[in-house]
Amino acid sequence: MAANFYPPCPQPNLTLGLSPHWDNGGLTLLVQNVVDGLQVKHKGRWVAARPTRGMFTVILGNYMEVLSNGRYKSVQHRTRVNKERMRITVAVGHRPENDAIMAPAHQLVEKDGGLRFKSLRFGDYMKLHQIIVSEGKHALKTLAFQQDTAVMPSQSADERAVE
Ligand SMILES: O=C(O)CCC(=O)C(=O)O
Ligand SMILES: [Fe+2]
Repeated sequence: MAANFYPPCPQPNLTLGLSPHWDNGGLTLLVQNVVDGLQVKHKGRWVAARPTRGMFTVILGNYMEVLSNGRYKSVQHRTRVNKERMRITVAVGHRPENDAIMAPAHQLVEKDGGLRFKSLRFGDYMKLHQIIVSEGKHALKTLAFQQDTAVMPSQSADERAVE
């Protein structure tokens, strides 16, 4: 769980509350104190994800995109700060154990006719993620197979594991 406190900022256009990122787990449930700030990347543009009183905002993360073999997209998001009002959010993230294998569900792979992501231990993914993110890249780009190199689900998990 993470609690985020964004104090009012006299020059909100000069800074961000949180830099653009993708969440790592499956789902993040977010409670917001009904002050705008969250933005999601949609078709190349930042779009406000406005809070509604009494509702959770649900953010899909990288684990969900891999598990769903790419059907559900992990959303890039960031936060802005507000000139007059403080903003408080509480984010509860689901993430698997480090020893869990992060891999597409085989039922979907069969239906989709191919594996869209390499599989690896979630703990190893988190280590890899640190390096990739420090280079300013999206971790799933590294795990994704190119369309022409996709392997079939009959391949064993060991063969598929990232070195
Ligand atoms: O504070 C927010 O609106 C977003 C928080 C967030 O993205 C996170 O904790 O990963
Ligand atoms: Fe986030």
